[in-house]
Amino acid sequence: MKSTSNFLKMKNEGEKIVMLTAYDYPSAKLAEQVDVDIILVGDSLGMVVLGYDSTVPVTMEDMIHHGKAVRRGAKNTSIVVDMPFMSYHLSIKDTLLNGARIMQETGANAVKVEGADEVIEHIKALTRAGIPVVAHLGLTPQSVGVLGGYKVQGKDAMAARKLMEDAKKCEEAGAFMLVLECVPKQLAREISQALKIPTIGIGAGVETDGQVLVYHDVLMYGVDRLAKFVKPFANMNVEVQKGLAEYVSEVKKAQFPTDAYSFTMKEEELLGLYGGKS
Ligand SMILES: Nc1nc(=O)c2c([nH]1)NC[C@@H]1CN(c3ccc(C(=O)N[C@@H](CCC(=O)O)C(=O)O)cc3)CN21
Ligand SMILES: CC(C)C(=O)C(=O)O
Ligand SMILES: [Mg+2]
Repeated sequence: MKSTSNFLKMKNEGEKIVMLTAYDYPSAKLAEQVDVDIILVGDSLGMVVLGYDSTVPVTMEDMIHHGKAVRRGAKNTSIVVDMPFMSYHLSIKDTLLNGARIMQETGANAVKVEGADEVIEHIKALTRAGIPVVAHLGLTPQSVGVLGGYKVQGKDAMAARKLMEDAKKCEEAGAFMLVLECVPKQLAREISQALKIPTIGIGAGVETDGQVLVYHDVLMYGVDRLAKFVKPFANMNVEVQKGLAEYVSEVKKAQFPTDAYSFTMKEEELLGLYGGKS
């Protein structure tokens, strides 16, 4: 299981860091089997597994429920759990209590929080309390209402400078890793070079220190619209529909189950069913 210092070393040696989301036991187990470096229990679970149209409705209970399942599936992989909407804004005390619940109840190795500004003090407090923090800048989906949609961030000089400053503040506050979502690749490169901590990009080009994608996007599983930055590496929609359609068809036609999938009893025992022989 990789630690914060292993990730720092990977950046310094130029070894790319692979992050992938997982939300349950099977996805975590498969992610661990292919040697993903760090699993993210993303609040995107609200959209890809719970069917909400944003990450805003996701609760602490949801994150803990899924975080526990992921830990059971990936006992030997570093896991970071997203702190959900409004769970790290109210006060330092609430932030610490929520961070502690995630760490203790799920067995996560770190938490992730979106934004800088007012969140910086909370990153400091979590880190000082012993909770490793991953920061998340650029397109921060929990603020979709304020941002006015899922749009690329930091495209003009002023926004780019603000993002660079925020990134440095996150590092100074103690974050050990930074997710950069939907930012121009040149800006992601500059930020990655300016920081000592590793950056993980999603829609941020190839020059970040690692990449993250959503499990269901990578496999095209239950999602029908992919963002521009997603490359589907498999198409589970097709595979699953094929398998399920065959199941439906074989049941309807009484082709399933054949004897190979059935249990039998001795004929003489069957006679006893109606009192013939006992
Ligand atoms: N399935 C899934 N994948 C994700 O990567 C993801 C989620 N859900 N839910 C939470 C957030 C939301 N994310 C999103 C969602 C949509 C776009 C999107 O459609 N972006 C436009 C860019 C528009 C522009 O040019 O400004 C795109 O076409 O990619 C981006 C990130 C990333 N996260
Ligand atoms: C898209 C990634 C970075 C995330 O925050 C999530 O999956 O919730
Ligand atoms: Mg998230």
